[in-house]
Amino acid sequence: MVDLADKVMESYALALDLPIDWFKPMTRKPICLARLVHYFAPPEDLSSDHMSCGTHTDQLGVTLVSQLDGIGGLQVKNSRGDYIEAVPIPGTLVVNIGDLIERWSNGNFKATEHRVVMQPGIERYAAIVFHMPDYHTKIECCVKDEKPKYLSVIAGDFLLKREDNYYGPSEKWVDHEENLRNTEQHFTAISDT
Ligand SMILES: O=C(O)CCC(=O)C(=O)O
Ligand SMILES: [Fe+2]
Repeated sequence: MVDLADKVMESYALALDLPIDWFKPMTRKPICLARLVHYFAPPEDLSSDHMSCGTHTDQLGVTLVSQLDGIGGLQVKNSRGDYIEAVPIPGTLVVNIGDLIERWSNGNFKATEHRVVMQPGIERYAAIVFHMPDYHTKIECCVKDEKPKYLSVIAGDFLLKREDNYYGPSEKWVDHEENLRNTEQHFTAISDT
């Protein structure tokens, strides 16, 4: 999975007009988290589709999602703002862009908003790997000749701050903009001290 994430980072480098191995020195000891999820079947008498995982963006770099059992449910928001099904295709993974990549690419890549909607009475399994650069990597605009749109952050600090937000009140968890504002304020406060 780490090798695959390296390949994805190589493709991002090329897409941003950088040398193919540009991210390599910052991803030698990547922070990787794995999540194995069993979504219990929503009750049969549920009248509408059940949101098993609310709308969010992943906070790290590259996310690799395996929809092991072929049961759909993962939906991603496209550039028109519509949710589309990430239909499970045998032998493939879904790649989501996380918040750190959005910042690093100066917004040229957008963190993918997504959610999991399930049918009543149907359970589901998924395996997810979250990959991010080395803890001490400074994440700042990597695109030549562009004015930075984001404050620079240290990858590991960003992860810890986002975890605080995630496990805080649920309304913060679902509000991506609010999360980013909180994070900006946090880092502004640190750089002011
Ligand atoms: O279950 C899935 O397909 C995705 C879950 C997810 O988005 C997450 O764990 O961040
Ligand atoms: Fe996610």
